Amino acid sequence: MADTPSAQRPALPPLRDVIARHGLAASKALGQNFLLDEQLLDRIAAIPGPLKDAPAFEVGPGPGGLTRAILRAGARLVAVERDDRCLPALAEVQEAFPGQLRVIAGDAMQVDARAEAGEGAHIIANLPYNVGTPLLVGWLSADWSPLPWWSSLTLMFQMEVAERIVAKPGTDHYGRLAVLSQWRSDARVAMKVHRSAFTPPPKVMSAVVHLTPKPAPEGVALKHLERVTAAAFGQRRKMLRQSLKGLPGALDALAQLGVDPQRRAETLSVADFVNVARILSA
Ligand SMILES: C[S@@+](CC[C@H](N)C(=O)[O-])C[C@H]1O[C@@H](n2cnc3c(N)ncnc32)[C@H](O)[C@@H]1O
Repeated sequence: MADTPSAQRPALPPLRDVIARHGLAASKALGQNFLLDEQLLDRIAAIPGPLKDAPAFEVGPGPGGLTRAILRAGARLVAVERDDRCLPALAEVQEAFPGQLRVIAGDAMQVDARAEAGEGAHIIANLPYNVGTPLLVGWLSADWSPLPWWSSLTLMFQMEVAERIVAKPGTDHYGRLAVLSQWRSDARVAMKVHRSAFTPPPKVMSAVVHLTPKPAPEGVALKHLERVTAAAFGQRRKMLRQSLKGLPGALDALAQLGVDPQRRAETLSVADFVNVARILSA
């Protein structure tokens, strides 16, 4: 798709004016904390790398700040917004970037992102806090043969969630989300964002996490990885011989791998969990 030279695009008003004109008082229930600093938004949109003519998918465009930045980078974007009040503002963005943006009015939890955005899409979003983790888990649980349908995830989370995604063994944040994220992707905190950058400011700091998929280890069924991590971290202070007792085959798998059952879940590496799941999958 041809990129519209910026000189030919109608100028878009500042985001603060857009919010005022369309009466977009932030809804707490919808997790609305808007980013209005266009330079910061351009830096976030640059995290996945070049986007010119690439398919992209955004959850919760709101008044369209991050949307504009993704479009300036040249992507072909599908954006899903649940709050109908934002649609007129998004129609203006659509006009400024002809042919580049399609907006779906609805709940991102109900939308088939793969069908809407297409193979190889980059998913980029300042996620509403209440659906951020379930959406991430859904994208990480996609068919993986040998890679998922999406090319990368660039996602703003509350700092605590970001820490749980990138956590290393032996740390308090290490748990199911870290294992699920890291067995399937290289995950890193790409940017920390101070609460004052948002309107209104949330109570806590945020961070943008960048995940790029890696080929799935062979012979490991996701359901077994989920079972073993659920059991092990469900009782994270207990020894594995206790927490995995109810999961058929799990203690034998530890023995086969030479993992001491007196250890606790948080001391096992991602590879250890994957190896247990591989034995259970056989
Ligand atoms: C944190 S705000 C981000 C807004 C904008 N992208 C920005 O960066 O300023 C989250 C956005 O997600 C929208 N939202 C909340 N729940 C949603 C859902 N289930 N599906 C789609 N959008 C949702 C909210 O209405 C809001 O616009």
